[in-house]
Amino acid sequence: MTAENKAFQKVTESTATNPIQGNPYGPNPSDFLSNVANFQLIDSTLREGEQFANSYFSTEKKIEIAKALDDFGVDYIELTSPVASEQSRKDCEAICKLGLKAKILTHIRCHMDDAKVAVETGVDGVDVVIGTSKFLRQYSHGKDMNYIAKSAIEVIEFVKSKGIEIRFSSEDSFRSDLVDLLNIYKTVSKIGVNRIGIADTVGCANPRQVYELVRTLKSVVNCDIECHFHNDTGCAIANAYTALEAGAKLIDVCVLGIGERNGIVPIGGLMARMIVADPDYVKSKYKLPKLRDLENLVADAVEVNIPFNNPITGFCAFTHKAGIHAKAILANPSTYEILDPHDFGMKRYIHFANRLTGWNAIKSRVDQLNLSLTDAEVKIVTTKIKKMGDIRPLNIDDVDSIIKEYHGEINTPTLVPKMTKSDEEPLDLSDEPAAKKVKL
Ligand SMILES: CC(=O)SCCNC(=O)CCNC(=O)[C@H](O)C(C)(C)COP(=O)(O)OP(=O)(O)OC[C@H]1O[C@@H](n2cnc3c(N)ncnc32)[C@H](O)[C@@H]1OP(=O)(O)O
Ligand SMILES: O=C(O)CCC(=O)C(=O)O
Ligand SMILES: [Zn+2]
Repeated sequence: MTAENKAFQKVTESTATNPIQGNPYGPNPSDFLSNVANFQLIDSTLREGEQFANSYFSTEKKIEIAKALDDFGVDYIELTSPVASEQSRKDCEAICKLGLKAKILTHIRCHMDDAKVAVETGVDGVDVVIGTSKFLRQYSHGKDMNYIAKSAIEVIEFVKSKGIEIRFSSEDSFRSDLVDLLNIYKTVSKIGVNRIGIADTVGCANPRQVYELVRTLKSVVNCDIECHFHNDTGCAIANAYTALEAGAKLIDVCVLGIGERNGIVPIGGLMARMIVADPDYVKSKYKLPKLRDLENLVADAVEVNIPFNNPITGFCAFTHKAGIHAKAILANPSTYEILDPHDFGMKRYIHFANRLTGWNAIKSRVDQLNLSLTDAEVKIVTTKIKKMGDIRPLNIDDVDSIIKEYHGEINTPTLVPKMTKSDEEPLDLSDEPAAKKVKL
């Protein structure tokens, strides 16, 4: 159900300007390594996103999603390992042949068997990963840090010999020993990689830990840093932003944040965060009005609804309800909005059909209906609306009827008696059609 057919009034006025001079949400000058104004996106909807419980992408759907991501402007598209299945390998080859602007990556284990298949698919780069935490070293692959370093060097040298990009990442970085991490990253940086990656595989990290780890790594590697944040504890977007502040350059994202368990950084949520920090960079690089279609495409493919509270595209992300908010929004949308819906091809709404409404919102509706009421009259009709809103949820027709009826009463005094005390009694709602009742 769209916001349009709910009890909302579209706010057409958006002429007021933000009174704040400068941008207090921009990159902090003390973060001299910050990439907040110079970040890149690695979209992993077709890799991490395929690990989401509901995902099944046919070849055609993968191609449609890859094209939509490319059109949106992501810098890289990461695909499932070609050793996952025969069709995964063929799909990888097919997407490489599309000639997209985005670079195509595939994601493999740190193993020559995987690397040999990956480099034959036509990808622009290979993302190599291996677990470095004690949990994964003991229970996943069973290898020690010496073995990891040896196999990393072998795989990296091999991929580089094919003339394509290489990234080396430690899975479960935030539960790995710092000395182990620094050693392995120094080693791979020395032999030369395009990027190193750190991964909060279980979503345990908080922004301060992210800042510290990225800053520490910046001092030991001479390549770009990519970050991958899971959202188990709700910190994925905040961690991504903090990583960029600390000097990471690339963030792994998925459409709607889909991925293993409850997923990773959502592309839409990160766009919301980043446009506040650097509107010019974000608007010039990414086609933000395409976000809604991109999300709908993936939501349909994996059979989920867009969450009601999704940043930007959630159905009420730009809907203002309480009377105090509505009054200020009508005067200047910046009072209660940090994002401008128009940047994303969206609209803002005032939800005035409820008992929390105020006379300013109702006056605006009266004006929209081209009716003429004094402020005192609008206040009377607002009281009537609130009374009805005490009885049941309202919709836009309810409010319009109350306004029109009242307008009729005061403008045709000979036909309709003026308001009497009995008009203040709760209105009879028994004949209200059920279909008009709207629940938020
Ligand atoms: C945190 C992440 O999301 S990492 C990316 C996860 N992606 C995937 O798993 C892709 C889809 N996976 C698959 O299709 C399969 O798991 C395959 C083809 C990769 C491997 O399948 P199988 O050989 O049947 O092994 P299985 O999945 O049971 O176990 C994983 C194997 O990879 C090994 N392994 C795990 N991580 C790594 C790594 N980073 N580097 C090298 N080997 C690894 C394990 O030791 C294990 O091998 P073993 O059984 O010989 O000890
Ligand atoms: O390759 C990476 O950096 C991340 C792998 C992954 O999906 C994870 O660790 O959660
Ligand atoms: Zn992941």
